[in-house]
Amino acid sequence: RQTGTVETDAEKHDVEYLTPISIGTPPQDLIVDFDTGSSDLWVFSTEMAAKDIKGQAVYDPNNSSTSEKLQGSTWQITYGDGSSSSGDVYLDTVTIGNLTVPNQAVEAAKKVSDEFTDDPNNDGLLGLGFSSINTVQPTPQNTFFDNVKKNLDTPLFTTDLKHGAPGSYNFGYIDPAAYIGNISWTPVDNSQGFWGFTSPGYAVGTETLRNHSISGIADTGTTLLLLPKSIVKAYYSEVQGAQYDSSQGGYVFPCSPTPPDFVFGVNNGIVTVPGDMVLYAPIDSANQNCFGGIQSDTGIGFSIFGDVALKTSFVVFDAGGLQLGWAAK
Ligand SMILES: O=C([C@@H]1CCCNC1)N1CCCCC1
Repeated sequence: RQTGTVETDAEKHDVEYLTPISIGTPPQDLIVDFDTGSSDLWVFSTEMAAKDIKGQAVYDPNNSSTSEKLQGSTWQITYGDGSSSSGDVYLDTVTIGNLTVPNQAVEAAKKVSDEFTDDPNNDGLLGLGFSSINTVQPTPQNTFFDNVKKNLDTPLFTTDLKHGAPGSYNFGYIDPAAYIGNISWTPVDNSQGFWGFTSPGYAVGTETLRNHSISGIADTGTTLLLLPKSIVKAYYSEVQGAQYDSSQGGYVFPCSPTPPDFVFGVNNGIVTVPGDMVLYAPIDSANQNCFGGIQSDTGIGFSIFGDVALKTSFVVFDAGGLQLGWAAK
């Protein structure tokens, strides 16, 4: 049985976290977005039109002696932000850190939307959601994690995303040096294919936790913390000068003073999103006003605990116990 670890680097403003993987023989190195909110491993490829590739590394299945076309299989995915991609499928060797999966379904893109073309550092996505929502037709394929699980000491992975610094994804073990205090565990509802859970409540600043169930998913591929409109309104009502700016598509507020912390419950524990993490990014060159890291989840149907929430914590995605563990660090 094995364990593995791989470093992940934050892009500017922690908008996404990019992680190196290798595909094929000899290994082709790509850097992709590990996404616990989806379940397809897809990459830019030589099957795309040149105009849709702007700086990304591409997977060339013809240059891999271990690639094998999954005849008749195709995939198409549309993400919550409207971005999309599609293509066909190869089985090939995929290595992450010291972990290798032979015959991993690698979804080669033939088309990608502009959001991906215009993101030069991102060569694709590696889904760490549940394989039940993999988009390959006619036969959905397993995620890397589902394939490597049987070889791991224990079927879990952990995330340690950081603000503006390299973090890590670990597979098969919980590193006791990576967190402080106790891990708060909460059951996972994977019925929609996501790492879903329900938080019992929240607090603004130093107030006591308000009882208010928040059902959402832990999504490393979403940048912000997207919560019910009523909670977002309650939070920003305590932020001086905060207002909803439709031109920016969310709440903005003066970058100083630092806004209050946002706290959410995980079982009997709490997770604190420091006020300076809610200061997501300046919206003007004079850095006067900032876009909030907490925004509304309206229209999605559930909340999304994205990177703004995840980077405050060491999080255990436990497929064995079907539970999420959150710890301070
Ligand atoms: O497309 C997404 C996200 C987009 C950002 C990257 N992670 C996946 N979904 C998660 C929320 C429900 C709809 C599907």
